[in-house]
Amino acid sequence: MLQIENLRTEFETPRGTVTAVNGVDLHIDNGEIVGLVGESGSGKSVLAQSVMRLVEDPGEITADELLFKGEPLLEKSEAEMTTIRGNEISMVFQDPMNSLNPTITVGEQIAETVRLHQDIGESISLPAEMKRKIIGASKASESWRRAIEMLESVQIPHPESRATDYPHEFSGGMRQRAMIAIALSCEPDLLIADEPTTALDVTIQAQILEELHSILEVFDTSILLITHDLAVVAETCDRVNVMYAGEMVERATTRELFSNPQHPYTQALLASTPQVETAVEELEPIPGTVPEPIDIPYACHFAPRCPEAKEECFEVDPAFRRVGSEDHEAACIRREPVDGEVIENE
Ligand SMILES: Nc1ncnc2c1ncn2[C@@H]1O[C@H](COP(=O)(O)OP(=O)(O)OP(=O)(O)O)[C@@H](O)[C@H]1O
Ligand code: NI
Repeated sequence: MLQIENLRTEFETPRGTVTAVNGVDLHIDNGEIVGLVGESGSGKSVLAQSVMRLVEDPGEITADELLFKGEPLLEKSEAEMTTIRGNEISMVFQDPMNSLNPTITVGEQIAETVRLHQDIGESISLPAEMKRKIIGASKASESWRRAIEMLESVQIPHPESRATDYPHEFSGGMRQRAMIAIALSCEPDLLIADEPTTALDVTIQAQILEELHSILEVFDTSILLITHDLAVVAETCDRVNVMYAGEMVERATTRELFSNPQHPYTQALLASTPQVETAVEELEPIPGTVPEPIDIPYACHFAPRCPEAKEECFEVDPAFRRVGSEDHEAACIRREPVDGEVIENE
């Protein structure tokens, strides 16, 4: 579905070059839910925006490979990308309140996406505003019927009457579901969900995550789930990628990562994340903060915060090595590779 090799995304700023994504590899197979975790500022969102080619100016994306269904995304024209973004890759953004249009009913916003992306005989070329008046108002249209179906499939209760609500009439959790409904209404092959559960309470989080699973089965969509919350990943993802200061530090199946975390950063992240059995007072926050990715002067970006760091950690670039079963790899020179080989210097 998605194959990324050596992706770099840089921003020229007055203070220097920000390397938000620094030589990252990632792949997603058909029907997989893949997690991308890391603290705030580690480059998760920029990575997602790079896949969509929606990086803010003056961001510059390069990659050895950025393939979506075997097609090189960096070689697509802007028009081709617009088509891909509308039909094949969908993104749910961090903040659902800012992503929904407050002046249009939720049902109409979904119906509009359906009309834009699916040929259901309502694609007459009129300005959106006008179409909304003519087609949307009729409520008998195919797109409206689809909108209600979509609301139902993300488990909004009473979808017929709820479809006529405005976003502010929805709770946080319902807005989130509405966002997912919009993202899915074009029946994408890949859904990128950038922290879809922030600012929601824990019960709602659990419900939505459960739904992501059934959504996946119904729509046969692959998902890249971006979050700083490892508990969310544990419940949802098949595989996990851990990112720190623009670089990937560890990747494994979810089961392997949680039972056998190897990179000191992943271990610290786990120790700082509430899990079912941990009492809050046992949580250990990671001291320090993620460095801003401008000319980081040491080889392993995590070294200054790492309890295991030695002098060479600041000098030798950490290459990926196999550190466990099931393609479990970590980029840390303090770990012996299980097969005696380092993979490559990135
Ligand atoms: N347009 C931009 N210009 C300059 N720097 C940027 C730009 N966008 C992002 N960055 C920088 O890139 C780095 C990665 O940011 P990004 O938003 O990808 O982090 P994140 O992992 O998504 O964090 P969060 O969990 O807070 O969403 C940050 O240091 C950020 O300041
Ligand atoms: Ni982000």
